Amino acid sequence: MTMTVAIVGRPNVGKSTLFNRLVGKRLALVDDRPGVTRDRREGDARLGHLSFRIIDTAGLEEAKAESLEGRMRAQTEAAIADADVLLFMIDAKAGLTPSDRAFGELARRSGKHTILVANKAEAKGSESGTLDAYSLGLGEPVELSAEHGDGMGDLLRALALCVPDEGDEEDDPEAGRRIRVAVLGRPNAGKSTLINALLGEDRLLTGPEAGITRDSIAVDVERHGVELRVFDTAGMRKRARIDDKLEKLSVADGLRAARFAEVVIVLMDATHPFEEQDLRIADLVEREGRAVVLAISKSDLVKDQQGFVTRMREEADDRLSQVKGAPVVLVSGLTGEGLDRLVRAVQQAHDVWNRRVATNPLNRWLIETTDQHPPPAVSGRRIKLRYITQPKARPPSFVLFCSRADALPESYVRYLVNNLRSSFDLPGVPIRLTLREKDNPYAEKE
Ligand SMILES: Nc1nc2c(ncn2[C@@H]2O[C@H](COP(=O)(O)OP(=O)(O)OP(=O)(O)O)[C@@H](O)[C@H]2O)c(=O)[nH]1
Ligand SMILES: Nc1nc2c(ncn2[C@@H]2O[C@H](COP(=O)(O)OP(=O)(O)OP(=O)(O)O)[C@@H](O)[C@H]2O)c(=O)[nH]1
Repeated sequence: MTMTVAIVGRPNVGKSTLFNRLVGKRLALVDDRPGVTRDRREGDARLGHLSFRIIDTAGLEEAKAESLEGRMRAQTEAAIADADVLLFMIDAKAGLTPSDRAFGELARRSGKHTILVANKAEAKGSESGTLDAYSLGLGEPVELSAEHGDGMGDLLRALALCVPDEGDEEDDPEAGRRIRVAVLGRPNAGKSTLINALLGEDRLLTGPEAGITRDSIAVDVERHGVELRVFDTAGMRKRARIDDKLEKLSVADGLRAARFAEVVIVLMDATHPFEEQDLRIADLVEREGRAVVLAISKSDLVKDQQGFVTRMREEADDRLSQVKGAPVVLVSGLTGEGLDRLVRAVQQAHDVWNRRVATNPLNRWLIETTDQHPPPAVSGRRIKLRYITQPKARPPSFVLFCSRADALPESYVRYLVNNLRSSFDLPGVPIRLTLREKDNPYAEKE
């Protein structure tokens, strides 16, 4: 039986846009006036290897027209009743509204599998909307841009976990368990050689991975009980060469691969590490919020390995301070040296990336840290840092409630981030710290 998925949410969050993207035809009307989708639409959707029935529901019109509103709500409820899975969508750009909470309540009460989708995530300022979405209590939001197609891989992963057992033979329960890794690096850094070495004897090509470009191949690797799914972007690189736009495309391709991965191995060549392009790649991975492992290839060409690694670590902390403490591993695809250490580093980075710090120790930390080095004053009044919480991992993301968020200097924010990193042992992962000028909204719930 095919699964039925309903997209629900208030008007104008982008339901029809997602519907169109999934169905691939312009079946639903898209309009930026709220309430344009009046009728329920259904279509056959495809996403990666999944096929399912999709229902686009009307949003709940905010207008007074009682009957219209009632009708829309009834439609939403009917769609929810028919669906196996709900995509409950909010507009991350606009932030949460009371009607989001009302729809969220409908979704929760239904008891159906619900995937929280934070749409318009590409828009400026959407981050705080996404963080807010946690307070709906519907789990981690999938960040999406229905309009641009970003985040479809994450949506696929979330949906794949909801597929009933008799689903596609391609339905892959491994997908959630394996650590997803991409290997990025300059041409000739040794990526292919490294991946082949990791594969060793038990070469297992899993074929084009759903949801990402067809040129990308995923290979499954197991080493000492650590299971990885490694994305090889070789095909993409070849295409880039033909087009003769190597620089530009390789960044875009890297970006795509990085988005799909949890941990990114940034591979540098031991004979000339930390070149401009290496730094750019690492920076891109940080911006994408992925955990970073710095691997230096061709270790067989390095004479004094110990001294070399020490220097590389210093250089890494110096030049890539945004992922301070990222593991630096010397490897050789040619001789197989360092592969175990590399796999262990990936696993550790993945753990850190997933780490959650409880609210109590965080707030004790906040008191100590601000005592040691108080925030500055603006126009005679000291900025107050009131409360901190970590609503999200992958990567670790914190929200700090304070007075005058606009006036807190960048250098002080860096001080806090560096301190969070060392106090809670979060090496090598991006750390997000969002400032909010609000009273603590979590206070009554804790
Ligand atoms: N920035 C941004 N805008 C989006 C995105 N997705 C949809 N939109 C815009 O949001 C508006 C509403 O999109 P729709 O798909 O009509 O929203 P809906 O939820 O179906 O709305 P109703 O039909 O009123 O229920 C349109 O202007 C879209 O172009 C997105 O990912 N990013
Ligand atoms: N000495 C030594 N040479 C290596 C090692 N790994 C790769 N090479 C050599 O470096 C060159 C590039 O290796 P590839 O694995 O093709 O590099 P790549 O990063 O996949 O390259 P592109 O496909 O151009 O992006 C080849 O000549 C390899 O033989 C290594 O561990 N030691």
